[in-house]
Amino acid sequence: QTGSANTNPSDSADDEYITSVSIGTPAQVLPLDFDTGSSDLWVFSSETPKSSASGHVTYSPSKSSTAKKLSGSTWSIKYGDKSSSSGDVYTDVVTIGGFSVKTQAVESATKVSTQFVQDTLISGLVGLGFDIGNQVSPRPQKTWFSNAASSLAEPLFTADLRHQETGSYNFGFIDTSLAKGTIGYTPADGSEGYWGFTATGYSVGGAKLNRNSITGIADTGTTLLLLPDNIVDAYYNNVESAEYDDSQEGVVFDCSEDLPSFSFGVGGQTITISGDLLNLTPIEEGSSTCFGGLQSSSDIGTNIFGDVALKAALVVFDLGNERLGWAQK
Ligand SMILES: CC(C)C[C@H](NC(=O)C[C@H](O)[C@H](CC1CCCCC1)NC(=O)CC[C@H](O)[C@H](Cc1ccccc1)NC(=O)OC(C)(C)C)C(=O)O
Repeated sequence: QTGSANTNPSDSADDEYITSVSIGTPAQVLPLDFDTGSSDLWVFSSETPKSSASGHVTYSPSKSSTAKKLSGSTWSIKYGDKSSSSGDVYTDVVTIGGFSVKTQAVESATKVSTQFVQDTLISGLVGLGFDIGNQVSPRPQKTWFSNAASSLAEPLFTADLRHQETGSYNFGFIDTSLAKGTIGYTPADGSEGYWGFTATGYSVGGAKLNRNSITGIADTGTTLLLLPDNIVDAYYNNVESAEYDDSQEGVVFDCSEDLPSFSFGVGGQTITISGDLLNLTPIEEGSSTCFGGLQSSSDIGTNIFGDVALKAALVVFDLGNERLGWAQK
């Protein structure tokens, strides 16, 4: 069995990617953010304070004949961008791209931080990280993909995120026609809950790859490519108008500049992110100053290959073989 779901950028900056998910009987369809950087499936619900839930599509367990309260279980989660949510837990049928998991832990939010209240484009997250990262207590729950894996044709999923166009999450199969290049595989380290891996080197503007390895995570839930300062500096030294903007908390530059590409080696392949993918967006509507897709990871402590990097590739999250595959798009 397999599943295939379309995913769409949330806005003109490709800040997030939104995928429709069906929960319960009859199906309640919610727009959710698939996040390989976390491991909880949680939603705005009938239990979310009305003032917080306004403008959001919500899940009502009481309207689902297959919903069951997981009594005594609670969850609480804090993300890298300091947003947070918490609540209690139900189990219900969850269908993604035509594939159903019958008894999926659906974490219902009784509290959500302001970032989530304001982001009315999404009604929650589908964590696609490793189960060890799940935040339900007293008994941690499995992710939707972990529950699905044993019934899928192959225990893997692929992410095909695109700039300002529809992409896909495919479960149980690899559609190699989505990529131009060969898939290069490298071991994945799931010990922290993330999809950790090591890139073997990098280069700016199409130069030969160096041999400076970069260890980081492949994270569909992070917008940016976040790398060490020395790499960020090496890149922006090629961008004449680049400067650090304190208010934007990142490097900005003239939108008219032609940005160099950025390449990294992984699994014997080279993934090249084109310059235009590295210009994320004007700092505000109509501004001629643009915000960089590549920013520093120094205050996080982890390098994050977020959506800016993932958009350049077809990425295979292969749980069965504990490996990540990357192919140039
Ligand atoms: C709880 C742990 C087990 C896992 C947890 N994982 C993470 O924090 C990484 C994870 O991928 C989280 C998942 C995101 C949380 C916030 C909502 C959207 C998903 N990523 C993050 O926490 C990183 C934050 C994202 O990069 C935001 C996403 C965003 C975009 C638009 C509007 C709101 C929020 N982008 C964002 O801020 O984009 C700008 C800079 C262009 C404005 C952790 O490491 O602590």
